[in-house]
Amino acid sequence: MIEAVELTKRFGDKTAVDRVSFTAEPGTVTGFLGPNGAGKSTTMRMIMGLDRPTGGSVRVNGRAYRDLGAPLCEVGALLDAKGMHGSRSARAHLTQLAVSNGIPTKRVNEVLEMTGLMNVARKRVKGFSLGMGQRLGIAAAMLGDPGVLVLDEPVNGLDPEGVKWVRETCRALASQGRTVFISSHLMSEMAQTADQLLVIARGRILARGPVDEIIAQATSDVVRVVSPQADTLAQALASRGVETSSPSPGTLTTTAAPAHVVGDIAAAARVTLHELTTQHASLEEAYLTLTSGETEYTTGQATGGSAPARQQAPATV
Ligand SMILES: Nc1ncnc2c1ncn2[C@@H]1O[C@H](COP(=O)(O)OP(=O)(O)OP(=O)(O)O)[C@@H](O)[C@H]1O
Repeated sequence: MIEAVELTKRFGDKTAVDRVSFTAEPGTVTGFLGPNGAGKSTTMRMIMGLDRPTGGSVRVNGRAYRDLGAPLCEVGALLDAKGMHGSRSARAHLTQLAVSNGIPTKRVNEVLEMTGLMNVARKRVKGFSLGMGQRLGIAAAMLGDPGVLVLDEPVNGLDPEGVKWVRETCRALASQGRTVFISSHLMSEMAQTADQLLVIARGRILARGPVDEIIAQATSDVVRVVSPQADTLAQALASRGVETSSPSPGTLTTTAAPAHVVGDIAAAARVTLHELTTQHASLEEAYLTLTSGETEYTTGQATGGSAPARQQAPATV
């Protein structure tokens, strides 16, 4: 597992990571979400021993990275897919990495197979597309068959098939009992991939927990009701303390009561309903609520900007 306790990193007077504590557990995909400059990459670099904490600590399987006997066999990372060069083939790159880390070279074929790169194994890495580079980065992370994986924006720039592949790979790795720690900007993707979320902004953890709890904590479900007697219904609801809005004639919305309560009040008032639906918030909406005003870089409209349209169907989480 990964355990961070009061983890802090300052660059001069800039605090990039500010007393961050969390645990990423085996068998779980933990999604690490936050706006640009939130401190995600710096946190991941400290996990991998590439940046030294200014304060606090982070341990992988109970030890600091520098104290791991065979680091690649305990924790694999995709931190910068462009970090590999260039004139070597994918196979040569992985073989060199295996040899220098005491990993049997037969493992190279296994990770090439696993990441779908076998057909391009002889191709030079500099000719790789972004998606192939990301796959090669994940192959390198998997080389030591580690129990812990740290993936920084692994779906960046991938086409839908590549995104789906990363999602399924993360789920499969977690189901094998591995700890998967993954950052991403793609909310809908994280909602489908992660079991647990950590939301970070300006170096601090804003929220943590299962995806559906984060959505429930940061947002309210909206009940939408359509009725030919909307005015009568609005009065009946108001008399029971349920305030409504009317976005269009014949339609009412409320966050003050769940759908079954609205339905019961309508029945008691003998009001005909043509529609009664609960509109669930998305993770994107929860994320925008949580990080409103917390982004370091904005265009002037993105910060706390308009929430995305609600999904009528229950959110897939
Ligand atoms: N080597 C460095 N020297 C100075 N400041 C740095 C350094 N590395 C990161 N920072 C600053 O620390 C803050 C956190 O950066 P970090 O790259 O960890 O954020 P991030 O959440 O990964 O962002 P992004 O999603 O844009 O990659 C930013 O303000 C960044 O400018």
